[in-house]
Amino acid sequence: MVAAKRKPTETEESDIFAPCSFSSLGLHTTLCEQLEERLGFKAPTLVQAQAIPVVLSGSHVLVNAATGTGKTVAYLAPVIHHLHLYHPRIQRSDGTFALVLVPTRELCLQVHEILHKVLHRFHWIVPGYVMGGENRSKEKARLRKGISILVATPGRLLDHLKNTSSFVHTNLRWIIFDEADRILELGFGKEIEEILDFLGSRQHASAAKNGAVTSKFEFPRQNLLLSATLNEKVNHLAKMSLEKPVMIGMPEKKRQSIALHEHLGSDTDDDDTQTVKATGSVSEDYRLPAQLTQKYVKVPCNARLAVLLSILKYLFERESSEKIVLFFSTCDAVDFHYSLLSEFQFKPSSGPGAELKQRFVNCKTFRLHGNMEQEDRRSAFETFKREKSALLLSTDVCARGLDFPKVKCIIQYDSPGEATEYVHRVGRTARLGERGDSLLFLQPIEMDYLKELEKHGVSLAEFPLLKILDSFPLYGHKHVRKFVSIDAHPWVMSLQKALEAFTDKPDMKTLAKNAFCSWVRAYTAHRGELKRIFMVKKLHLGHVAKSFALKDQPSLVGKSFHNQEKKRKRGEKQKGLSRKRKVSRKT
Ligand SMILES: Nc1ncnc2c1ncn2[C@@H]1O[C@H](COP(=O)(O)OP(=O)(O)OP(=O)(O)O)[C@@H](O)[C@H]1O
Repeated sequence: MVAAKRKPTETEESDIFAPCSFSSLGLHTTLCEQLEERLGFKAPTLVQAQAIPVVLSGSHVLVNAATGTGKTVAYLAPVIHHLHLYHPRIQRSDGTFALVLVPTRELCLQVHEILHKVLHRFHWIVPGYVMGGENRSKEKARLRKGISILVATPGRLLDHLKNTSSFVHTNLRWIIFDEADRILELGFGKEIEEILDFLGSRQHASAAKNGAVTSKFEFPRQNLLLSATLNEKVNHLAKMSLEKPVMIGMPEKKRQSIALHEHLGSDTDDDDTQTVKATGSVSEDYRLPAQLTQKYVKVPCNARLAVLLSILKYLFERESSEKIVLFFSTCDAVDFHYSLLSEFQFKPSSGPGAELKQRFVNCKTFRLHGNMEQEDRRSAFETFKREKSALLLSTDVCARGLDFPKVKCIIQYDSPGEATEYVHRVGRTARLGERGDSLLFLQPIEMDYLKELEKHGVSLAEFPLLKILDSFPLYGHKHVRKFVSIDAHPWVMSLQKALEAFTDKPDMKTLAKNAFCSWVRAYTAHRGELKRIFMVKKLHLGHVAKSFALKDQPSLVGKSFHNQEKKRKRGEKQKGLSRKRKVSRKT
């Protein structure tokens, strides 16, 4: 990966920011001042310049723009503008006017924090959030007092719609789906339909059901859908919830392919949406930031762990401040690698400093996944945000929408599956014109995944792994070129030995075994085309065990896997849950 300069160049600036001011888009001066004072936003990004006037006009909108291009303020600013102009002023007793639906708790907190800042001078517009993991009664109390702009995860929102009678939503004017496709992928489709029914916002709903009918404010409902990637499910949600939407940031081909024209009679030839070019589009399907450097590294399964640790060590020693997000497929894998990285020390067998034990990868390490306690999740999220140099181990719970400042590199140690997930994961770096690097780990048997990405116009260069492995000192040994494969590299072999010795302790071994089992299970969960690339049958389970620093025979570990698998299936049958839902929600 190249050493990256972080400031956008002047030419890049013009690819990110629009040559106009926020006030020229129609936003009230006080709001523009708040955007500058509280958030430091002097000029709108291109997507904001496209979307703000359209949202202000009252149209339903579908926004498809690259990650990190400023979609959040594109929808929040027009909503605040309108609420600020209501006369007489809105009151808490009027309840909720705008609802922002997001897929994860962290995104919920992030959007709420932005709202909190921008609303500083508009004290009568009250922001709030409800989400899974929080105290229901406290949320009920807040809803009773009144929340003007409510950010929510779907499950908890539905819960309050059904059970909190003091939740006033008769004046609801906006429903916004941020990361719409992810909300649906997480299996919240049914909840969304119920929510739309509850709020009378489903297309073709009977007039009597429509919330606007009982509203004391005479404004029609306006719904917005936003994501960096779209899919069939979003198309379905768009049909269900949007009326004649204006589509922003979508090339003509895509507009046709999602077939919204005919079904929804969309205003796709809108001049505004045509004239401003979308940021950093490199593919006809997915929009990736143009300043992102994407690499892959081909590693045999049994050398994966040693190679990962070597690359991390190299990156953290190379730069004084390095901020990296490392993605895994399961919560157990995050826990195992987190403990390993936090505790593993490596003592070269001879040479200077042999007597000094030190952490192998010397950096602040955090973890974030869906099985953690809410308070730990919140603290990891907040602290990693503030750190200048740190490593975050995460599942896909971090892949969407989260805006960690100054992340320089994304490592996808476990492959993401769908190409959309690849796009969102790498989107945690290279935000708003900053440079960023990404690295995807692939096993030799998985190399066809590159073709899958290429289908979406995403191409990756090879990472110079050997150069990095050769750079580590091997006291008493010479780097000889005799080995045929990475797993036989002398540095990798000595590191692997040390890792296996470290994992031989009972607590580490349990973590490793759990991680192994859930990793294999996640591997079997790939679907469609991807099943052909990620084939469990092709895996050498002994080598997979090595990648968790396990010396055990695969049959031993395999047995516990089968037991776990049986238990899981039994549990699912009892709960009547579909397999897909179970796998996808556990991130
Ligand atoms: N007009 C602006 N001027 C300066 N910075 C901005 C502006 N708009 C947004 N930003 C910053 O750009 C970053 C990305 O914004 P945001 O998180 O809204 O992007 P996004 O398009 O929603 O990304 P994702 O698709 O990953 O959710 C944030 O750090 C935000 O503070």
